[in-house]
Amino acid sequence: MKIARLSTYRVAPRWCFLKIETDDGLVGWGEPVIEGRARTVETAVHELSDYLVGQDPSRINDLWQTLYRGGFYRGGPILMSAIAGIDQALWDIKGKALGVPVYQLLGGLVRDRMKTYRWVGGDRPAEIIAQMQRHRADGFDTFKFNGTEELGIIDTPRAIDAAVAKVAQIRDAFGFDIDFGIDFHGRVSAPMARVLLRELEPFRPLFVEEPVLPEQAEYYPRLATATSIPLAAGERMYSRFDFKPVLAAGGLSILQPDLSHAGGISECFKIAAMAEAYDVALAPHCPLGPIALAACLQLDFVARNAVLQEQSIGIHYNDGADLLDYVLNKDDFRCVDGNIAALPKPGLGVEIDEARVIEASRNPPDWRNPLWRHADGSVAEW
Ligand SMILES: O=C(O)[C@H](O)[C@@H](O)[C@@H](O)[C@H](O)CO
Ligand SMILES: [Mg+2]
Repeated sequence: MKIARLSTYRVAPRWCFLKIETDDGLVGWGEPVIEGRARTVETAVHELSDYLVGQDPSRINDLWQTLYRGGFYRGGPILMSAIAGIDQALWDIKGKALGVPVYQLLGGLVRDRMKTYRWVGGDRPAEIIAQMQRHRADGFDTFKFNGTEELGIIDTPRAIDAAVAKVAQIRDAFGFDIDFGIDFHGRVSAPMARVLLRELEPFRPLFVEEPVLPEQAEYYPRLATATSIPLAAGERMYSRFDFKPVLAAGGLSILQPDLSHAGGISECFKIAAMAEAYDVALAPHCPLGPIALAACLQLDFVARNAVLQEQSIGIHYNDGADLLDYVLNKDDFRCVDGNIAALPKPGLGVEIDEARVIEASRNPPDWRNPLWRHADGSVAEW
């Protein structure tokens, strides 16, 4: 068996799908994308195809090392997202060739179902309670929302109180019958993170995500000694080597690698094992499409320290298409009380509606995240 062709499809809302075909007709799908830089990652995939066409797709480990090390420069969001999508597609091919789901190739099930959570509130947290009520009707009891809007490096007690008030309203509405993570989204400086974490303690969030920007990772252990709230991060770390110093320094209770940004299943499987050695939980980041989610779930079902899975149904980014729009069988990700059962189908376990993908790729949007500015005109973290 040889790799014959790589085809990429940028589609709404902001995703890119990769199809790898073999010379004997097998097809594997991946989702290589950085949100807002889909064209760049797509170009990187095609640049990397020189290492792939004509090669044996079963040699995932050698192909991964070749893609990672062969070009001298390595790491970062673009190259590691390109490698991630290729890796996902190669595992999809391997599972289909052997007639088993990927998790069977990684040692088999460690659990029978995986708990997922839904986003509420949007970019500027609003209507959180109404959205939580709607999702609760679907059986969900765990959510995530942005903790703040723009926040100054040093901001006022009024800004902090406004952020805390939203959380207080949620607890007033639901008590402790529901759980939530609060995403600081990198919008909060180290000084303000210490202040905001202290004010949020009484509301006992499940975790606070990206309490500071990943380039401020040295604050994770310092913040962790100042709060009992579990700290989470990882969506903007792209390989074992990015997570290595963070685990060694401590401070994070949850790692959130993105299976479409951090080198794919092969790399995130290793990151999950590193985290387990430090008694750190895994909660894969996934605001993306069905192939990315399927790859996450293949890891969730073999990593004992996997605790929560993000999925993008109803997320505020999914304008023009939602999670299930490109899959042939909507039940592939059937949720019961927020839990998804192990995907039984070979490979990644999801069947892509190729005709729908090709149609959607004819006029794809060039999604960009908004550029925020503070009142004084300076650039704000989005
Ligand atoms: O936790 C999450 O889902 C992320 O922070 C998410 O909001 C971002 O990664 C967004 O997709 C970037 O364009
Ligand atoms: Mg996040």
